[in-house]
Amino acid sequence: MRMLVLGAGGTGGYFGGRLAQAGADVSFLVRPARARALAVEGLRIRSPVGNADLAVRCVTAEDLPADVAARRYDLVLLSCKAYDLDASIEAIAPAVEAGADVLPLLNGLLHYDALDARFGSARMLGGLCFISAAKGGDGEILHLGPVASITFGERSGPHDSPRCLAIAEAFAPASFDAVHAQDIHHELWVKYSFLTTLAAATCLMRASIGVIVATDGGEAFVRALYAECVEVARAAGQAISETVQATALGALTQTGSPLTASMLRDLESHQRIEAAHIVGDLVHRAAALGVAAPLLGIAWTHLQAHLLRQGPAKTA
Ligand SMILES: NC(=O)C1=CN([C@@H]2O[C@H](COP(=O)(O)OP(=O)(O)OC[C@H]3O[C@@H](n4cnc5c(N)ncnc54)[C@H](OP(=O)(O)O)[C@@H]3O)[C@@H](O)[C@H]2O)C=CC1
Ligand SMILES: CC(C)(CO)C(=O)C(=O)O
Repeated sequence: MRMLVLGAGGTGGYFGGRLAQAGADVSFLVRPARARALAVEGLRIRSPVGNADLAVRCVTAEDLPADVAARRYDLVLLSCKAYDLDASIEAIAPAVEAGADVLPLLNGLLHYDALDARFGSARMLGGLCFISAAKGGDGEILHLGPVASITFGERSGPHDSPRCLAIAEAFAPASFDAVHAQDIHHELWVKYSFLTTLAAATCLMRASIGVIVATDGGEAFVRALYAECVEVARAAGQAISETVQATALGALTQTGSPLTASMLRDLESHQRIEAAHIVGDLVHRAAALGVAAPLLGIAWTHLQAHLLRQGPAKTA
């Protein structure tokens, strides 16, 4: 399977790098500055489960049409931030129009509307990832904990389609977990409700889960936030089982946990944040479904205030 990974940041760099390390046919679609850096330094992964220094194949959007004419891609792994979605869609278009399917790794749900509109839903798989990773100051990929998994699946039709079986086979040799979901819509809501709770709580409190739950009322606050997210999911037709909720709450209320959302890391390092795509979108879905979500509303107001203070260039 020939894969094109858009972005060599925290997620694309990690998963694409691990695939390349395992011998997969991987190219990175990156912007010119990243292409130059990768040509000189290679892709460097720094991880508690093993470092890697890899020479990787890169292509820029300008060169992609000629590249695609010479080598057809089977799969695009889309790993941009939500605020870069429009430009990323245009960047991958030559590969998708030549026949590649698209597996997005972005958090949230809203990106599927734009991707379906541009490429048609048949081209689009459902996808998500669990990892804590970031691009470091020297361009290296910092894997911040042992967890690394991609969950993927068909959004309609039989789950065991030839393309999903081929992806499972292509991902199998790589040193991350690959989960072929029976119901990717449900897995997306399970992740979305967990992540939105984590992002809302850790960004509002500027603290990890361990610090939040050490405060008077912190655990009750996190539980109430998660309950709101689960209620939106239920109203959207994606009731989350008690067992899955218990697992999520175990992580969201764990004593001493250093867990934060990637959104807090971005916020604290003065980068743009996906607040509208993640917290704002869930607040809007709650309103449309008639679900009361006051704590999520406060988190969204807080994040909007942060964005407004940053100025228009950072508003997502
Ligand atoms: N980081 C994490 O731990 C996790 C992140 N996620 C989600 O995954 C998604 C990606 O996040 P993450 O990997 O952290 O983001 P990063 O910012 O680390 O990486 C995104 C990369 O996409 C590149 N990019 C953006 N637009 C284009 C374009 N038009 N052409 C080529 N390259 C482009 C950027 O390139 P450049 O360097 O040139 O800016 C950047 O390196 C987000 O939705 C995030 O919420 C999900 C789970 C965990
Ligand atoms: C929930 C988590 C940590 C898992 O990958 C995540 O997606 C994020 O922080 O963006």
